[in-house]
Amino acid sequence: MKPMRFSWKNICLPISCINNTNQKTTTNLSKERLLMLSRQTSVRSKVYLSDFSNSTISLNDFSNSFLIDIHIFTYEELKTITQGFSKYNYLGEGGFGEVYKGFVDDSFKIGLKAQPVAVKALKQEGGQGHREWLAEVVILGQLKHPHLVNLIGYCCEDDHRLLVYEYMERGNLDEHLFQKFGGALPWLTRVKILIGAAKGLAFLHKEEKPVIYRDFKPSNILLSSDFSSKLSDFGLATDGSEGEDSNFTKSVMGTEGYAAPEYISAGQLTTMSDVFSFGVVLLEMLTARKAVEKYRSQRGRNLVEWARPMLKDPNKLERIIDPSLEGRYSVEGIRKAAALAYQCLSHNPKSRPTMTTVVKTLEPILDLKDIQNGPFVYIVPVAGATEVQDIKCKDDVKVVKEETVKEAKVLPQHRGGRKNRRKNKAKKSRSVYSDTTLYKSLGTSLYTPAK
Ligand SMILES: Nc1ncnc2c1ncn2[C@@H]1O[C@H](COP(=O)(O)OP(=O)(O)OP(=O)(O)O)[C@@H](O)[C@H]1O
Repeated sequence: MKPMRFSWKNICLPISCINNTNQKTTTNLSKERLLMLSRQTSVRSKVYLSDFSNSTISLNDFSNSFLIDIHIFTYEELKTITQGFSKYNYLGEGGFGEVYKGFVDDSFKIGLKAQPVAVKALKQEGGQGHREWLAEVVILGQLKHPHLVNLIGYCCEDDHRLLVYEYMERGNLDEHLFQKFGGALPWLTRVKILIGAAKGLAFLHKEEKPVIYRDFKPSNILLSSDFSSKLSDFGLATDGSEGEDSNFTKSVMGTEGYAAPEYISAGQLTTMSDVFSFGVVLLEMLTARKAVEKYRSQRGRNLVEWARPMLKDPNKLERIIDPSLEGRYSVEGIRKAAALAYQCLSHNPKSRPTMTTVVKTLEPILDLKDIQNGPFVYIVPVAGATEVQDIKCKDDVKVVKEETVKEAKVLPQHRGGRKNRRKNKAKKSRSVYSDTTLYKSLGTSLYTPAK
């Protein structure tokens, strides 16, 4: 079951993207700053979320020169790109709205290279959604990093709010860890994914005004074809500018099971809240259990409460490790990762490591060689195949055909509801490699983390 997303106190941003020239605008410092920034073409100044609060000025009302390589799309253009938001292009749905795959060719817009994209369409309800959309544009439009999903553009037209991202071939981590597309994620792949995500968070935290991501969880970690990870979903992120505004400090938002205790109980939001959430995801990677599993008995329902006592005890640690790894991991690596999770999950935020320390602790785990070799499984997605069948078993590499449908296409009945969508999502084509296969085919440089 999907963990509940909570938002206890809504915030309100009285911003309209409608190009209405008669619209009454407020005169306040934020507006003046925005207009000033819009005139600065030579020097790029940073724009913060708080610049938009209590202002009726919109992104469309001034030049968006502060955004880096962002294209503005019309709703019609996005309809064309996604083939009319066709069910065949449907990728899934989150709290923000539905996501569709699309294609742009290089003739589409000047400076936009031909590529597949993911188009996220905001559900048309309430002011909360607009704030999430704006946070994505303001934060992702200005911050570029190999471990943050690249925002290509946006659409803000009448009531339509859409976002256009680079397309991530392997979907999100939640699908691989819990829905097990084609088998368990190998240990080193898990470490690689964690390092990428940790680098993304470390980058955000090192900004002049630290960006707090606030919704770190597997479904927000997207994966590229080589399992490089990127953070997506910045709708709940704060860019450190909102403290001055009481509307923002009153908000407690996130996903059940991942939020830090001091944030839930006292609304205390710092970069250490993200470190706690990272600890929860690290624990999920070790155990392949979700942060909250409602069907379990009271004792095992909350992953952190259940697992924390066992993290520092080498004898008990083995009991909680994902059994589908079948022992194919570095024991030393697992111990180091468990000790790190323990620190990240400390009740005292000051005792948690910074994300930079987390990266430094995880990176050496990739080099640990005490990994037991198991059978290598290489699952090849074959369009049109109808059943799972072993097709080849040569040397130590087993090749398996996977039941699949054409990439990014789902069965037509997905509109029957969220449950069906989830089922259909699981039928998307994914190829899965064992760590050793990846080493063999691409060399160890695959694990050289991106700068
Ligand atoms: N850039 C992208 N490339 C490929 N797939 C994507 C991309 N962005 C989102 N998706 C897919 O679209 C679906 C919905 O994603 P979305 O981020 O809206 O919600 P979520 O993270 O699953 O849920 P929540 O909103 O609760 O965090 C997911 O299956 C996700 O993997």
